[in-house]
Amino acid sequence: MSLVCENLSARRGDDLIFVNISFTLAAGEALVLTGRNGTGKSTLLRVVAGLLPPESGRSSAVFSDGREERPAREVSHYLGHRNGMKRELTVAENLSFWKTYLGDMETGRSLSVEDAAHAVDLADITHLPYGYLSAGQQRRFAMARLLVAHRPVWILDEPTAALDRRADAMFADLVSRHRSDGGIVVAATHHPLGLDEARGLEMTGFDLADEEHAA
Ligand SMILES: Nc1ncnc2c1ncn2[C@@H]1O[C@H](COP(=O)(O)OP(=O)(O)OP(=O)(O)O)[C@@H](O)[C@H]1O
Repeated sequence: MSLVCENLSARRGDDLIFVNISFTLAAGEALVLTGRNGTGKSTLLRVVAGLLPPESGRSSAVFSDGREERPAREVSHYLGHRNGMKRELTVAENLSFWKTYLGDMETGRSLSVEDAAHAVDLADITHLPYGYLSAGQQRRFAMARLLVAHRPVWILDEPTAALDRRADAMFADLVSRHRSDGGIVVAATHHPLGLDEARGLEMTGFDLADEEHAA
């Protein structure tokens, strides 16, 4: 499977944030977005994940076995700034919810809740309410969400914020394993994150002069 993004442009409010961004990532490839604050990295990730409609362009999963192309959002996990967990539910209840709600794209490729908790080194606290955990522990379990329902594309927005060095290395290992298993990663991050030999895309923002030029 490949992730194909073509001529993506996005607007926030009245402002164009970027125009005509295109890239294709094959199985195992990764793209790291860089650029100053406010240049549109999070916006691009949200567009690819299907959480914001693009002004133009498409992002799709293209299969080599003749299956019909699908919107990228259907094959993607999105890990943004928020963890997507309910504070009142236990960790196990949160992960079970996501496992059931998202389902598995390719049967047998996801981990059980217990194994996912083990993979993020926190197997012994899944009985606690999520809200009791430290910021770093909460973030680790947000990462475990990526493991309980298989999706070939991981879209990651500063995924290691609030993590200590050891957790950084743990997540880098999960990302490397995902890629060697044929997974694709698109990330905005300042950390190495298992993204060796990743391609880079520098976001530069978009000013009025560009807009007049594009018009
Ligand atoms: N909901 C919104 N409505 C209007 N403008 C927005 C909205 N969200 C973001 N923006 C603007 O869009 C631009 C791009 O924001 P975005 O969060 O994508 O940048 P970023 O490169 O991810 O920044 P950072 O490095 O600080 O995380 C910024 O100028 C921001 O102010």
